[in-house]
Amino acid sequence: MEKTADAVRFTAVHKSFGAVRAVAGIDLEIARGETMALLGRNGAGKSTAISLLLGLDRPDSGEVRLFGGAPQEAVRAGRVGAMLQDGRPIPRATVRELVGFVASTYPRPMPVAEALALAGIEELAGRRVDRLSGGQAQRLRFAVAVAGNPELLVLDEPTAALDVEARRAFWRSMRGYAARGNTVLFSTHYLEEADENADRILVIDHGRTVADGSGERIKQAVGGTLVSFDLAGSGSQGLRALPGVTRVEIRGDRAVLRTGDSDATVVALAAAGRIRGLQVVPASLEDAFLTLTGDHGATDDDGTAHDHGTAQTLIKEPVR
Ligand SMILES: Nc1ncnc2c1ncn2[C@@H]1O[C@H](COP(=O)(O)OP(=O)(O)OP(=O)(O)O)[C@@H](O)[C@H]1O
Repeated sequence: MEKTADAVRFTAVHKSFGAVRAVAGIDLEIARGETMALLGRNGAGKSTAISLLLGLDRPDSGEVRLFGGAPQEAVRAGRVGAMLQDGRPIPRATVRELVGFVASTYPRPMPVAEALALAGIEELAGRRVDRLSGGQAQRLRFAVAVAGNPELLVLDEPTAALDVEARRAFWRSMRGYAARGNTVLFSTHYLEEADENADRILVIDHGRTVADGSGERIKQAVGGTLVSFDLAGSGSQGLRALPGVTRVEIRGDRAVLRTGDSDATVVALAAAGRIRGLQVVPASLEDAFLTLTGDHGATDDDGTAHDHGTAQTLIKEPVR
């Protein structure tokens, strides 16, 4: 395998299932040591991208490389660990036996005790794996994924179905693994989770990249402030043209304006006498994510649906 700075490289990767374009032209480089979140709604193409990355599926066109070689090659060499969504049926072994067995199939495994410690399940070593709670089973799956001491760890929605405390513990484990200089790619539906746990976020929608950058950068670009007021029957004409306004939503009889300059927007609204029930609040992370991933009932001031084009990358910030 050639020496390369990138752990992962996607070049113009496409994958369709019949008429469904699950991955529709993704370009991506993940540097060694980087923790990257793959963020998108249900059906955005996250799992398909992960299958392609792991060599479980082949792209229709384009190329996927791991450490400069074919994905299968990196997987065979034990350089990749994965925790996928479909939990396999768990045998009646103990936690220690299962992790030990998996570790023994890799060329340069991690000591079992270390894998259990990283996953925070040392005290469960002697427990039968079919007697674990949901959160404990998920942490066992993490221990299994790192048992081979991989350089690249891939986690497909690892915290789905975990409660808040279990999520926190899980992310601690993940960060502990990343802090050793390893590369991590995880998928999630939640911008907050991505922002807290990744160096960089790739937002995908309809199989395309709509944003690529740090959480801070993405929040800046789509966050801004929400200014809302009662329309009082006056209609939404002209709102999109107000200073700072990037998006207009009508919720019942209220207009919600997303703005990059709330002072200017409010002054303009005041001048127009449209300040009934005025509220100014920072846009939440959730709002930012919804802005990136398509149409959620937003309308332009001419009343047409606002399409946040999936045809181009809205935000691109190579982080190196
Ligand atoms: N094997 C398959 N056969 C047919 N369609 C598929 C297959 N796998 C995925 N798809 C379709 O491709 C699209 C992308 O699916 P994918 O599972 O990659 O999305 P996702 O972002 O992982 O979604 P989720 O968050 O729900 O897991 C969806 O429309 C899905 O129905």
